[in-house]
Amino acid sequence: MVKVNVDMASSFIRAVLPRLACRHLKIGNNCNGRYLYGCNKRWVSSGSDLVQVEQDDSDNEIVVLKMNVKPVNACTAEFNNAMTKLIKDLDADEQSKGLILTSTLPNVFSAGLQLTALHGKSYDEIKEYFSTFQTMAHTLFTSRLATVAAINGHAIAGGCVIALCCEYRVMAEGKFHNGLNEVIVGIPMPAWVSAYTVYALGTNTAEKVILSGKKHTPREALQVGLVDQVVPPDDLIQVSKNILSDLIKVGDYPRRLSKERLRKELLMFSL
Ligand SMILES: CCCCCCCCCCC/C=C/C(=O)SCCNC(=O)CCNC(=O)[C@H](O)C(C)(C)COP(=O)(O)OP(=O)(O)OC[C@H]1O[C@@H](n2cnc3c(N)ncnc32)[C@H](O)[C@@H]1OP(=O)(O)O
Repeated sequence: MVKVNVDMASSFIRAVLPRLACRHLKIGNNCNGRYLYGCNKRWVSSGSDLVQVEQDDSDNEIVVLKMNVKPVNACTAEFNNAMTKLIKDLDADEQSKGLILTSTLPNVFSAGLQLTALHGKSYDEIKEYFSTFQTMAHTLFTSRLATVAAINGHAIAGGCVIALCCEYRVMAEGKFHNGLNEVIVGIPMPAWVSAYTVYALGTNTAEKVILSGKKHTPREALQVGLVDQVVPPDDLIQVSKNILSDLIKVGDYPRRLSKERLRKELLMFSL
């Protein structure tokens, strides 16, 4: 088990993180409002407006979730909660077999945590906010569905984490970055994010990726294993669908149980 010094963590959250985060972005407190909602599946209801849901096939087996939090898909608490609810709803629907996660924004998959949410907030509020992100990531990581991230733009820090929660990651070619820059922003990497990264990349590469805080081009992301494939932007969704179709051809029960057994050990990690 990982030991966490709770006192150090809480004084860090209270005193340092809000200042570091806002210095990094050169911003004040400019939280955004609400966004459009698109949902055409009767059983999917996030109770929010931040994720577009598309059925991909007549059998309802494949669902495309499009993150839709302008301008950069920063993970607001409301977005995190909406995603958690959607994934749980999909998990509970036996017809659903696979999920593609992408973004409505042309150049950004996700910019990660909403750094502005940390500004001027109390310790309890910040802790609560972090926990909405962690719950969303855990829910995606352990979803019984086959999952593919179709990374159509920058995937930074928490955005990269969201993609790492998926089983397969395809990234579009382009002037985009993908990486875990937490140490640059000033956030000590939580053990659970490290564990997910080690799971996807292997220990040695994960350590290099995390401790450098480097933002990778799509080709570099492919080399270190942050993504499994790089494709022209126009092919991104079709390639993701083809991969997902192959993934869900496997018998549902053995696949689901094996995924659960592979991934559940990692849930013991928290901070
Ligand atoms: C010890 C205890 C600690 C425990 C901590 C546990 C917490 C769990 C942590 C899990 C790990 C996750 C960590 C994070 O995600 S930290 C977030 C780091 N993210 C970034 O550094 C990304 C910053 N953004 C960018 O690099 C670029 O914006 C991007 C490449 C994504 C897009 O570039 P582009 O040029 O297209 O857009 P702009 O830069 O002009 O941005 C447009 C506006 O969006 C605002 N913005 C950008 N990123 C964020 C963000 N993450 N949160 C909030 N707002 C963001 C930006 O300021 C611009 O706003 P304005 O138009 O108003 O200026």
